[in-house]
Amino acid sequence: MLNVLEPRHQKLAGATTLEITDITADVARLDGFDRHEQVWLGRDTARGLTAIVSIHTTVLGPALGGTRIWPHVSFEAGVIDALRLSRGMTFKSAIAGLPLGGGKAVIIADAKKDKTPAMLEAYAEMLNKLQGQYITAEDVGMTLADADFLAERAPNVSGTTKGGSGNPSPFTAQGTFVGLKAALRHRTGSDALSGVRVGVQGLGSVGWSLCEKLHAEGAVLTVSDLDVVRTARAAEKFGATVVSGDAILSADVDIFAPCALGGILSAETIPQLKAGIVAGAANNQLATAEDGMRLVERGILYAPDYVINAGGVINVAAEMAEGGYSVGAVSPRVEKIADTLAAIFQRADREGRTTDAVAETMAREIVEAARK
Ligand SMILES: NC(=O)c1ccc[n+]([C@@H]2O[C@H](COP(=O)([O-])OP(=O)(O)OC[C@H]3O[C@@H](n4cnc5c(N)ncnc54)[C@H](O)[C@@H]3O)[C@@H](O)[C@H]2O)c1
Repeated sequence: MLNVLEPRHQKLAGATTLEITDITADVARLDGFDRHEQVWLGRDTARGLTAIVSIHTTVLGPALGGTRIWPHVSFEAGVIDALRLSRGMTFKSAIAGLPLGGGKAVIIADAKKDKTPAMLEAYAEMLNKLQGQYITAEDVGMTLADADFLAERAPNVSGTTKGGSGNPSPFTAQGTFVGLKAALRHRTGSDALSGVRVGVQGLGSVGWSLCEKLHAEGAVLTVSDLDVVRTARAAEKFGATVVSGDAILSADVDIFAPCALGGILSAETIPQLKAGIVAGAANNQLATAEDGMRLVERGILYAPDYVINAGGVINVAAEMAEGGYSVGAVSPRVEKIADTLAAIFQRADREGRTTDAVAETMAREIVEAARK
């Protein structure tokens, strides 16, 4: 467990006002560390804040990535999450062709119980003190209203409703839809969806919108969600077959679209899949790096998550365009996700590598070229 970090964490436990510490050197030995430029710890016990801001790279531009509010079991688990997520943002933005680096913040707290105006105020103070090194946005546990609240108090808050790009989900769904079709085209030579059977796990903001698009083009849907109201609506609106729990994994479908949880593709779940393609919006779908190879061994084409789900960050990045945000500029860029995925699929075939390994190589090539 945490030897180097814990004492500092403990020392700060008595703080009544915000203290910010550069913990980059301390976290360098942790799993997930990848030459991160800077990692900050912000702690304010009185206002209930323990926040880690992780800046992976600023080579391509300012480090952008959402703030996740999550009750991690330990401080170390929170740091590792921030390290991995910020590295993922570097890859996501690089491969989407955006002039942005990778950053991410994790607030260790239960968003339902612990998120208070005082805590968000302390966090806004931390963002102020970082003087624009990090641009934040929504993530799990952080709502649009929270982003608006922060934006009133701190610079570099993107994705707000007031003058910002607002809800990213429709663009994430659009990118997932065109990416799913690119995978189908690569596999079958056609991207016609009529009669194609798609299993969608998770009918939230992205999954629902994806279902609408799939249904409009004649796909046959099987869906699952913990929320029975949503599944009932999907059955009514899309004629979807509803399955419960893990049954979505073994559903008799051509394409599986995970739009709920991370870590869904593992040694345990991959053998259950009947789909020949996995193309969905969920973040961090592979439980481990080996799971990319497990998919290949089963003949399953995988659309790397951070490539196919980049629609949201493409939308946020449009806020930084000269002349400000324009919604009309976003869709054509999101559509390009299809070309990017096609290039990844072709290179993976050519080089006999997994699609996720090729995507990472391509992202690192873009960053290294800019570094030089
Ligand atoms: N919203 C975006 O713009 C965006 C961008 C990039 C990635 N993502 C990722 O896409 C996924 C979906 O995002 P969202 O914004 O639609 O989230 P959301 O919270 O709106 O929806 C998630 C849905 O999944 C359901 N769910 C949770 N656990 C489930 C389970 N075990 N089985 C079936 N359903 C389950 C929930 O009930 C909910 O309806 C997440 O992994 C998110 O990180 C979202």
